[in-house]
Parts: sequence; C-alpha cells; structure tokens
Amino acid sequence: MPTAFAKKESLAAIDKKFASLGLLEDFDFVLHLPLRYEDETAVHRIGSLYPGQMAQVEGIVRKSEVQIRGRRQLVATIEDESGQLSLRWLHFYPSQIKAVEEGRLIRVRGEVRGGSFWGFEMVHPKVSRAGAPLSDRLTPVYPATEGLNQPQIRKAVNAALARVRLDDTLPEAIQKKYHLAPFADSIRLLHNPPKDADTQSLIEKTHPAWERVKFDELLAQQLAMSVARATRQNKKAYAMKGKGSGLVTRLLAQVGFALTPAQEKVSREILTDMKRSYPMQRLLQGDVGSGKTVVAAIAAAHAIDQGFQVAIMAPTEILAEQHYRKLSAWFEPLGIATGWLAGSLTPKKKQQAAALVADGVTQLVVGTQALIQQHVTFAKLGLMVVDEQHRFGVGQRLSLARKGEQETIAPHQLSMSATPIPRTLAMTFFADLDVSVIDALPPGRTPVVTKLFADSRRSELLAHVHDVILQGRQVYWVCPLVEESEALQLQTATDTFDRLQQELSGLRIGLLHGRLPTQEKTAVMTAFHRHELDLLVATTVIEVGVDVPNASLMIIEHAERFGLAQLHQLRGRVGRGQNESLCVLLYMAPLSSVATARLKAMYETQDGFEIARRDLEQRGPGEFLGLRQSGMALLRFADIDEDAPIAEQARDTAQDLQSVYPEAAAAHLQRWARQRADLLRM
Ligand SMILES: Nc1ncnc2c1ncn2[C@@H]1O[C@H](COP(=O)(O)OP(=O)(O)OP(=O)(O)O)[C@@H](O)[C@H]1O
Repeated sequence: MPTAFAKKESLAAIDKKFASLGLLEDFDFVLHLPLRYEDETAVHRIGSLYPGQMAQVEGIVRKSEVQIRGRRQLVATIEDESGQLSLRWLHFYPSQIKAVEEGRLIRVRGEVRGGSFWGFEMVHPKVSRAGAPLSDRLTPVYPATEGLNQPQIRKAVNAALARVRLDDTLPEAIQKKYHLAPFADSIRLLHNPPKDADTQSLIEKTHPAWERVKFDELLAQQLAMSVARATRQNKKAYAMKGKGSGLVTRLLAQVGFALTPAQEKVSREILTDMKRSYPMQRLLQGDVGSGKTVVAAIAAAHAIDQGFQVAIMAPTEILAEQHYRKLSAWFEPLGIATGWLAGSLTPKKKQQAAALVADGVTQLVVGTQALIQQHVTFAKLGLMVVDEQHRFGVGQRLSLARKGEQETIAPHQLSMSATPIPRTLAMTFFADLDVSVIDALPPGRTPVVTKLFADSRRSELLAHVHDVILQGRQVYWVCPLVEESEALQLQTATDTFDRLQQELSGLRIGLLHGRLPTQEKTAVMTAFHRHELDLLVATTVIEVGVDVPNASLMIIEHAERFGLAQLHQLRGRVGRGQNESLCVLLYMAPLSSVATARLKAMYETQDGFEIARRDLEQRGPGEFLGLRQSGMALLRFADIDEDAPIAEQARDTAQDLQSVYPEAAAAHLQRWARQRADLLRM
C-alpha cells in the first residue's frame, strides 16, 4: 500500500511540473513540440568532426587517467581509424572510470568542442557500448523543467497523441493554395520523425512539417487579432455625435496655422471614429515633424466639447511636458481646464492633480504613465491619446487596456507614432488597429540638408556652429551613443559638454541627459525653448518629439553608432521652422559597410517611409518594431523575422477563413489560442 500511495503522490507532483510548462490538457502536450533533435542514427568518424557538432563516435580507449589539474578530473583519449578525440569529466563516479578503461571499445556522444593544440574534445559525453544497434530516427528533445526528464515528457506526449483526434482545421482548398502539409501528419512527424525524414530541415525548422505548424501558429495570431477587433466593436463607447459649441473651430483659430490636407484627412477619420458607439482604436502615424500634435488636439477638443475628459500620455516626462506646454497654451485661452500629472510631482501635488481629474474639473490632463496608475480615476474619460505607444512596456500597455475595460463604457483610444511602419508590416502585426497616416509635411519647410563629416573636420564645424548661433539660431549637439554602458554614456555626455564649453566659450551651452533629476531636465528644456541657451548638448533623450523650431543645426557625434530610425528621429528635431537647416553626421573613420549603408541612406533621403523600408531591410521586423524588447513576440514556433513571408500568407488566410469558412476559423483559434488569448490581444 505505501508504495501505491507514493506512486500516486509522485504522479500528482509530475502533473504539477507539466502544469508549470503550461501542459494541462492533451492538446497542450500535442503542441509541446521538440526544441531540437538529437541525431543518434549514425556513428561519425573522428576525423570528420567539427566544433559545435553534436556527434556520436566509436573508438578504442588509448589512454585514461584521473588527473589533478587545478581540480580532479577524468581524462581519456579514444581513437578510431581517422583520428583521436579527448574526453573529459569534471564530476565522475568510479563506474565511469571503469567504463573508459584503456583498451575498451566504446561509443560516446556529446558536443564537439575546441580545436586547440590538443585537438577536439567532448566534456561529459554519454558513454555506451560500442556496436549497440543505432537508433533509426532522430530523438526529439523537448522543452523541460527541473525534475522532468526527456523520457517522461516523451511518454506523456505520445500518450496524448494516442488519445486525441488531430483533425485538420484548414479546409483543403487552403491547404492546397499554400502547399501545406496536413496537420496530423506534421505533428506526428515532428514528435516521432521517421527514418527517412530529412534530418537537416527538421533541425533547422524548415521541414514542411515545421512550416505547417508555424503557419498555423501565425494564423491563430491573425485570427486572435481580428477577434480582438470584433470584440472591441461589441464594446460600448460614448458616441460623440453632439453638435458642441464649436471648440474645434476656436482651437484651429488659436493654433495660428491652417491644417494641411493630410492633417484634415486624418482628423476627419478620427472624428468619424469618435462618433461611433464602440471604442476607437486608431494608430496615427506621421513622419517626424508632420504635425501630429494638432491632430490630437482636434480630437481632444471634439471630446471636451461634448462634455468628456481627455487624457494624453507620453512615455517620457520631456515629451509629456512638451505636449502639456503646447496644449495648455492652445486650450487655456479657450477656457479649458488643463492638468499635469507625472511621476516627478510631489505626492501632495500629484494628489491634488488626481483629485481634480477625479472630480471632473480637469478637462484635459497630460502626463506620463502616472496617468494610468491605479489610484487615478476619471469622472468621465472619453478619449485617451497615447504617444509613442510602442515605447511603453507590455505591463503598462496591459494596464492601459484594462483601465479602459474597467469602465462599462470604454474611452476612445488614439495612438500616435513617428515610426512609419511599412504597410504590410502594419497589416500583419497591428491588424486590430485602424491606421491613419499623415503623409505630407506642413508647408514652408525647407528640407534639412544632411552632410557627412569625418571627425577630423571638427574645427571647421565649430566655426560653422559659431556662425549659426551668431545669426540667432540654436544648435543641438547629440552625444555619442554608448549602448554597452549607461555610466559611460553619461561620462561621454559630460565630457562633450566640458569640451564644447571650452571650444565655444562665450556661448550659452546647456546639457541634457537621462540621469538628470526631472526638474533639472525641465529647466534645461525650458531654457532652450526660451532661447536662453544657444546650444544644447544632449543624449538621445531628445530623440522623440522635442520641438524647438528655431533650432536649425544638429550635429550627431559618432553617427555610425546609431540606428537608421534613430538618426531619422534625431534629424527630425531640426527643419521645423522657416530656417534652412543642416544636420551633420560626424563619423569616425573607417566605417563598416553596414554603417556606410546607414549613413548613405540618411544622406540620400528624408522620407520616413523610405528610411523605414531600408531600416527594415537591415534589421528585420523584430528589431524594427522593438517587439523583442517589448515582449510582444509571443510566438513559440514561428520567428517574426525569418517567417515574415508565412505571416503574410497567414494574414490573407485569416481573412479568407473568416469570410468563407467561419467555423474553421473558430476551430483553429480554439485549438491554438486557448491559453494565450489574453496575451495575443496585445
Ligand atoms: N499645418 C501646419 N502648418 C504649419 N505648421 C504646422 C502645421 N502643423 C504642425 N505645424 C508645426 O510643425 C511642427 C511639428 O509639429 P508636431 O510637433 O506636431 O510634429 P509631430 O508630428 O509631433 O512630430 P514629432 O514626431 O517629431 O514630434 C510644430 O512646430 C507645429 O506647430
């Protein structure tokens, strides 16, 4: 009896371990696909080994001894007719010493390392009897966890495979169209590769069976996004259809310029959304300096005019502060109560600001993520504008989504981004959003001239800086990016500042970097805005959104260290006024070919979409969209970079399925998205 009891106990413990891997139901096991495969189907010749290879060889033990080299270790050498291989164990039992006694013929398996003077070696290889029958198929290796071994997982997977039906969710027509392997065959093959399977393509995940699985996963993602969209359309929002008092018109008179046709078009799209009784979820894209702020202000004016509150959130205080400055200058004279809520406020001030928001006194509140903290409540939030949403972390985005959901009536949401996302990519990865694009710059902009300068021409450049400042303009000097170390980055910024103060004595120079206390940051930025500073030495904190039209010269030091999108954003800080502007990319020769291509792109074009296209070419969508850092890449099998073509097919298929085979779409989503629906929605 005690043994049976113990067995039962341990089964429960194993189930718990499986559960920790997300394996609860049969289908979870079915989709628990191998991480990789081990190839135990062949014995390699020692002479053919290469470093990094997982290999299996047979040979005679020529030498075997326990050595004390720093620590006690068992070292052996085996030999076949093609060469010799060293074996080493740092932990070993007496039985292992015996297993590699000199003169024995053994089989070993492990990773080939080294290539030193002594040749290749294997550390802690598995030893078995030479001449034992070879496996006739690849051995799957599954994602595991502490306390679960491969045979246990294999057994559980195969048991699940025997129980479930692996019906194909995809209609035959679709399978044919994209030459997809059947689902059931693919799954069985991946768990138990047959003898004649193409080993290489299984290991590299290019086998048709893998392609089918990736296709299905990406399809599920696409379907989930479109379900998210449908769900949103079933939610309630305030339909802002009233006539209002003409606040939008008064705002437009206040801003002092006429909208461009592009701004008019996107404003119309946004206002149309806000008149609907389900929440808007629109992404407003516009190249740097294209004038997104005024469009957000129009949306805000429309909501406020109908009695709603508006929140505008930006990822950094500098950016939020600037929005606040601009929007309050527009709205306050019109009698609209604006508020400011950011982390740097004293607790008391924060509380006061939050109380005014909660009471509905504040009509327009601007701030950072402090706006979505739990204790902040709104009397009647009608519109939430989020600038540069992709810069917020996943957690913040989730709480943003939830903030809306808590209310029975969700606010309309407008996201803004200065990263032009190529259309196919946007359709693939933001399929649940509507997208508006401001595709032309405001009039009267003189294009920024971009010049490449080798660092050796620095003194020439300093003379030019002097001239520009004497003409009453302002200058940005962007410090080199030091990605590896924030401390070093800071040091570089301070050094540059000190050096420029000497080189350009008599000029008013300020320093702005991420580590400054917020109040100082604000003070420096305000001084630059008011033209109390001539030159601003800055790190990339100024990358997004900073808008000082009088600044007409930008110098980017060590431009070769920056990414293309980043250079474009930085350059966008100048050329915002009437003055002719210049952006100087200072580089340190010699340049790598990638850096040359990047700088050349900057020199050749100013079109954000073209730059984005080239950036995408160089970096791939994962890096481009920042999905890796943001944790948005929630795919288990597909890779958004390598499998982008499959993602596009999946996107088209999702549309086909929903319109022609809605049942198949539902079944597919059910199969894949059961535990992931919450995450996929992001
Ligand atoms: N229609 C227009 N006519 C003239 N000037 C405009 C117009 N629209 C916007 N501007 C001005 O252009 C500048 C850039 O606008 P804004 O700051 O809104 O750009 P943005 O799209 O937010 O760019 P970024 O992403 O770089 O912050 C501002 O100084 C703004 O006042």
